Amino acid sequence: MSENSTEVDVIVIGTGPGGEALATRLAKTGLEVVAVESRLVGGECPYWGCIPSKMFIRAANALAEARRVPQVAGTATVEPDFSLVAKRIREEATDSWDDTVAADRLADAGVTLVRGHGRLAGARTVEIEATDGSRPRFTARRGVVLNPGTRPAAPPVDGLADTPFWTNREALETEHLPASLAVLGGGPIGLELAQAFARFGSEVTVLQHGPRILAPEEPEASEVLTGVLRAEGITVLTDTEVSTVTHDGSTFAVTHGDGTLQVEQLLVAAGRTPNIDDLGLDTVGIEPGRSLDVDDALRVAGQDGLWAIGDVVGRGAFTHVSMYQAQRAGSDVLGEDLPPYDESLPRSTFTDPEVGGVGLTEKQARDRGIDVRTGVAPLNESSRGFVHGPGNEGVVKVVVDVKRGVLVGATFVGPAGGESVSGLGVAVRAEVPVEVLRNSIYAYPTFWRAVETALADAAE
Ligand SMILES: Cc1cc2nc3c(=O)[nH]c(=O)nc-3n(C[C@H](O)[C@H](O)[C@H](O)COP(=O)(O)OP(=O)(O)OC[C@H]3O[C@@H](n4cnc5c(N)ncnc54)[C@H](O)[C@@H]3O)c2cc1C
Ligand SMILES: NC(=O)c1ccc[n+]([C@@H]2O[C@H](COP(=O)([O-])OP(=O)(O)OC[C@H]3O[C@@H](n4cnc5c(N)ncnc54)[C@H](O)[C@@H]3O)[C@@H](O)[C@H]2O)c1
Repeated sequence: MSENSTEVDVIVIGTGPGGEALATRLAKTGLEVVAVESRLVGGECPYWGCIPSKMFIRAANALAEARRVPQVAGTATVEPDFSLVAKRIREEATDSWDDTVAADRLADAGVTLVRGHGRLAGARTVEIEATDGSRPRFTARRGVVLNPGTRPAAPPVDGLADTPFWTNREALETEHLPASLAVLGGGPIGLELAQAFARFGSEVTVLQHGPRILAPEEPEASEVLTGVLRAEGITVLTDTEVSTVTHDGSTFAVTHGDGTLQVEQLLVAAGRTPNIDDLGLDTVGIEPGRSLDVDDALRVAGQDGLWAIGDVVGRGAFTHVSMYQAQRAGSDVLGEDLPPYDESLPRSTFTDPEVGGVGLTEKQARDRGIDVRTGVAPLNESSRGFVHGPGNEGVVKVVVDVKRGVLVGATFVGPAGGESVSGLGVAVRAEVPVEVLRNSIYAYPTFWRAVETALADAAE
């Protein structure tokens, strides 16, 4: 221990969902834990990610469902009021972007929270540029856990950096509904927010530079979602390169291959940059790249007493993944044995319809050399889809490993598709034989019955 360094058991840099949970757990076992946070305890998810975006989506979906009333049940007058959801986000979800409650919870668990920017300063050592101007330095007997997360990436588009564009953060903090909105990027962030803003009344254009939106998911999912978004009046442009962006003080001009869009607001949702460029990685001999290389116990490759969890390890940028990894890294810090890592990666994009996915897509499975059969069942052709009527768009797709006779991946697009895919998640995770899945009873008339149809399709 150097003269000016305080020795503790564990130091956690970044309190995303995983870092917060891990620090809390370890402190509750009696370890001395220091957590370093430069913004808000809890990270992106509770303040600018999952929670406020899903609150926004819940409100937007209520509007959409009310608009379906005339087709099946009578009349409904829908007059969106954006101020209600903006207020809910401000007051109920984020406490006006104040993390006092979360910080108090950490303190109650026995964690020492230091607000500021933490950097490694050699093995098991962290220096903090604290917000109070001090420069505390800690060394860790057991080790350091990195959970720094990501920030919105700014694509290299001419002029963009000089404009007041939104990222997910400004989009979820706004109290003003833009009359028109261009969304750069057709991934989960761009699509969830594009649909929510459109349902409140913004005129929305999605600009996606690849051939399809939600590209990592199955093409069938992209196709269904593209159709729904277009039917709702959202312009979805694919294979579109944005060349320049300017702002004249009130309006953005977004120039792309087919012309120039004039919009009140521009949301950039074109991926994330991992916060590993200013983490002192060089002091332990790590060359910062796109992600940190970890093993199944979340130990950083080639390091002793260094773990990393969350988006920066590149094994799924989701809150549930960050929490799962926190659990594993915490157990490893405590010297407990770990079961094998769950590779099934369940996920859901909360558009309407929701795009639930688990395991491998067909392409990922084929790329791994797996002999694959697939089955597809459109949801609107199921009995439940027929009964449901408006809002019944969706598709189920199963990916069967022929040799092993099990599912290696599945997709469930539909109302509550993120919930429905969970059953398939159990099948993938537990390697339930496809024959058992086929020889099972599916309640009538659930959306879930489309799984039976997809399995039958895979058998043909
Ligand atoms: C709009 C949006 C919607 C999303 N919706 C969902 C969803 O529905 N479901 C889902 O599972 N996931 C969702 N995600 C993803 C989810 O938010 C992240 O996967 C999740 O936050 C986990 O990230 P993390 O643990 O890696 O860290 P983060 O949440 O990114 O937190 C990292 C923390 O570390 C701090 N930090 C960074 N560097 C330092 C440093 N050097 N010193 C001190 N502190 C530092 C940061 O300030 C931050 O608070 C969404 C993301 C966005 C942007
Ligand atoms: N429901 C959820 O679980 C949820 C919701 C939001 C975000 N997330 C997580 O956050 C991650 C980041 O989300 P994201 O949507 O920002 O990133 P992403 O990387 O998943 O998608 C970005 C999209 O932008 C496109 N793009 C990139 N540069 C572009 C350019 N110059 N012009 C046009 N298009 C461009 C990409 O092709 C891609 O389709 C997700 O991958 C996901 O893991 C999860």
